[in-house]
Amino acid sequence: MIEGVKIVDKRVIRDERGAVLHMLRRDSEDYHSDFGEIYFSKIRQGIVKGWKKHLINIQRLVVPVGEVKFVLFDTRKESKTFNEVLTICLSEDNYKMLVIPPNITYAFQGISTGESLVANCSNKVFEQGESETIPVESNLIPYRWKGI
Ligand SMILES: Cc1cn([C@H]2C[C@H](O)[C@@H](COP(=O)(O)OP(=O)(O)O[C@H]3O[C@H](C)C(=O)[C@H](O)[C@H]3O)O2)c(=O)[nH]c1=O
Repeated sequence: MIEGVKIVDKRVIRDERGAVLHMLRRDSEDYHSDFGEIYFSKIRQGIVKGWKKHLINIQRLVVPVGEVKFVLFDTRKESKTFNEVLTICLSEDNYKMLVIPPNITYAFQGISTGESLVANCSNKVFEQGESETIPVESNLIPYRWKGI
């Protein structure tokens, strides 16, 4: 596991009408009061968004619709897990919150047919220039995406 990254189980309450999926509760142990904003990112099947690296912001991601594969790469030279890669697929069936600290390089790919939805509850509001982008085909990251 990459130092500082968290994968937190979240509750799914299913019934025949459609599920309720938890994201953040102020009484849960992973709750942090440093709320910035919540937004949603849609991703089509096969498309990769990234690589990105936030310099300050913490990302807290869940996938309530569809399935998305995330790949994280530890680019922090001072980290115990420098150069480690983590891959995880999130969906309603593997419903967890992925917490990504700053300075981790990551990207994600839509897996299920149609569009998948990533919800992000970030600790700060989005600001242009707060994150860096590396082309998805870059050799700087030791991971090759299928179909890219
Ligand atoms: C998030 C955001 C984006 N934008 C603009 C910036 C770009 O011109 C455009 C697309 O943004 P971006 O390429 O960052 O979108 P995604 O690739 O879906 O990534 C976003 O959602 C995933 C889940 C992440 O984890 C990223 O941190 C977050 O940036 O929307 C804004 O103007 N305001 C915003 O709050």
